[in-house]
Amino acid sequence: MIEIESLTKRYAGTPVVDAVSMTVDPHTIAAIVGTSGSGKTTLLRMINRLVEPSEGVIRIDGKDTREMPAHELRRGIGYAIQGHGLFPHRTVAQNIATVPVLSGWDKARIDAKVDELLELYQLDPQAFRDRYPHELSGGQQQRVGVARALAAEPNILLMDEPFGALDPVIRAKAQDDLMTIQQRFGTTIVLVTHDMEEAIHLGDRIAVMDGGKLLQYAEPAEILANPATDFVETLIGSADRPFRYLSLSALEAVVEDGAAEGEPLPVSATRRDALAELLWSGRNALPVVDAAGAPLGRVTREALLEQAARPAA
Ligand SMILES: Nc1ncnc2c1ncn2[C@@H]1O[C@H](COP(=O)(O)OP(=O)(O)OP(=O)(O)O)[C@@H](O)[C@H]1O
Repeated sequence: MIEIESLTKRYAGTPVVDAVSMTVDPHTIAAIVGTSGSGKTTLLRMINRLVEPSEGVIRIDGKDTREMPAHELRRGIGYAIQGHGLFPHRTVAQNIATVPVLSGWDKARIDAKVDELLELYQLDPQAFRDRYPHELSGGQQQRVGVARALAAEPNILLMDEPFGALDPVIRAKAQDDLMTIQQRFGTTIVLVTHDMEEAIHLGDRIAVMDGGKLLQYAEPAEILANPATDFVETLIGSADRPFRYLSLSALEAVVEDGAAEGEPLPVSATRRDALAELLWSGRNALPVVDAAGAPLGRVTREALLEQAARPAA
């Protein structure tokens, strides 16, 4: 658990992070969104003390982060940034092994970890282990950057626009991979992003920053339904709101008995996926199947449209 209490950072007397308090529960993802210069990166970097707070306290699992040496603190916290920050003169394997080496792991354990992470990121270890960063595509470098951040199996992972430079297809894949990893290792993640879509997709909770202040910190559905200020509402984008709202929920609860024609949709799809498919194929109902392909029932346009309306406050 990360507890942030009245955290302030001032530069030349001006607060760029201003009395922010928030708690990130274990095994959850907190997404920090906000306009450029709102203090997102500064807030993130105070968690691993790359930036020292001017005031306030951060506790990790109950322990004040000021009470341990900064390098020790950072060893236990993964950190991935846009542009990946790989060491150019070290191979992919050496990059990924950075923190395990510092932590004194033996060679066999390090090699196994490097290969496990490369495989997880669908980079064939044989082909990629000994390459240098300049021999990789941007997307591959990005994945190695995240793999490096995860190598020492940190309980906490800080990510600053980690997918910013990726094309939409690779980006969606990287987001899904992150969620898989998060579920598998139970990592607590704080992620800075410009992209509300990404925050809604990944965040268990979303922190909205403006001018150094935390305007709202809540679950995505709550932020969409009840934005705390006009600024939060603008950031959500009113035109996309119903679709974003639909994208938050799985189909299961709107599946009804009955048959429908055509290609079925898996129940793991979101309501937004279902509505898109219904609209695009000009149908009024779609069959829904479970993970094994067995029929569960159908979902109708009407049921989905009802779900897209703003929930009662
Ligand atoms: N070392 C520093 N010295 C002085 N001012 C700084 C320093 N670092 C950041 N700032 C200022 O603090 C403010 C917040 O910066 P920060 O990088 O946290 O914003 P951000 O929300 O992450 O922005 P972006 O989305 O553009 O990355 C900015 O106005 C920035 O100019």
